[in-house]
Amino acid sequence: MAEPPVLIRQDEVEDLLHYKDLIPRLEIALRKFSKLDSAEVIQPVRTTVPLQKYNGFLGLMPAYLVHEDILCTKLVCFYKRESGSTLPSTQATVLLFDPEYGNVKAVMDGEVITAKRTAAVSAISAKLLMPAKSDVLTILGAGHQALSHYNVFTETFSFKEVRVWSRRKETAERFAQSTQGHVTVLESVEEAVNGADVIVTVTGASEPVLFGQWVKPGAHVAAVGACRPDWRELDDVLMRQAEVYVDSREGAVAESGDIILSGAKVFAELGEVLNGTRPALREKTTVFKSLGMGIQDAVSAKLVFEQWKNKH
Ligand SMILES: NC(=O)c1ccc[n+]([C@@H]2O[C@H](COP(=O)([O-])OP(=O)(O)OC[C@H]3O[C@@H](n4cnc5c(N)ncnc54)[C@H](O)[C@@H]3O)[C@@H](O)[C@H]2O)c1
Ligand SMILES: O=C(O)[C@@H]1CCCCN1
Repeated sequence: MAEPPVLIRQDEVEDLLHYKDLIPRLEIALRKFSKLDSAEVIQPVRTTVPLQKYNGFLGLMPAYLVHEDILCTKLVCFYKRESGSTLPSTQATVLLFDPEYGNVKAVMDGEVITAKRTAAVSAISAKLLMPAKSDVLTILGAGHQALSHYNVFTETFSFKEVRVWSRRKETAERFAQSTQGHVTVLESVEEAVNGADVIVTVTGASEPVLFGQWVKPGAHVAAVGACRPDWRELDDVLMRQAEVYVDSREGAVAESGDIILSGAKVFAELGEVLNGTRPALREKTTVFKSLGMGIQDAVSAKLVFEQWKNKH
């Protein structure tokens, strides 16, 4: 009989998962995913179960990386919360399997994995697509993803100025007090993105908050929120003037309101850029529309489990 699964808590995942280990593994996974002639990565588009009563969804995100033999699924509930709500907007658990036997080896917190792997993939997009000289980073939203994005972007790049905007100024101020380095709080999105080289949108919005007319030509936008086909964070002008990159084309055309409702064309997957089969148009205005992928959780979970075993 198989051993019962180990349980890896949120504070343990926080200690065990580091961007320096995670980023190279995510890059390899994205490359494999975008190689169309390969059966190395099996990842169906996320199944979502609506929780209408609570304004939310349960997402099921299975993935199998054949070569690395990683079988994993994340179960994630996400919600649209009213301003001032104290309920969490995302809750997640990750299950790592023994693919041969079929048992679950580890059950681990999925919130830190979601925060870190999403931010790490946005940092990969910025590495490929942001202007060669990028001084100003703006973060729109001041929640969990805002913090993980702040951490990896400031760890990976050297911005001269970091700005934050949130729909409630107090939340943006609290965010600015919680970060290691100085962050300037701006009162409007327009002011916050004025002249910014890199803009990260990490809001729970379902209507556009970032408008193309405010975005500096050549800027890079990592758009992380609006993960439903009828939710928006970016307006039509921005979606049509930018070159649009995604994590998965299949996921993007099924789930991204910004892509579906604007009619914007997807230029490339990040994995295609990493593989050298599509170019990184760094001099143009670029949007990376992130939706999140099961393979990103799978490589993160494997890394956490390896590190956990080293310690036990
Ligand atoms: N692409 C991915 O892989 C991925 C992964 C996880 C989360 N997400 C999405 O990223 C977004 C942020 O997640 P989080 O965990 O940081 O959430 P969070 O609840 O911690 O923070 C959300 C932030 O957005 C703000 N916000 C909420 N509604 C808004 C609105 N209508 N207009 C403007 N701002 C609004 C909140 O005030 C808060 O600052 C969510 O949309 C979430 O679904 C995407
Ligand atoms: O890939 C994810 O983990 C997220 C969860 C929340 C909604 C969008 N996608």
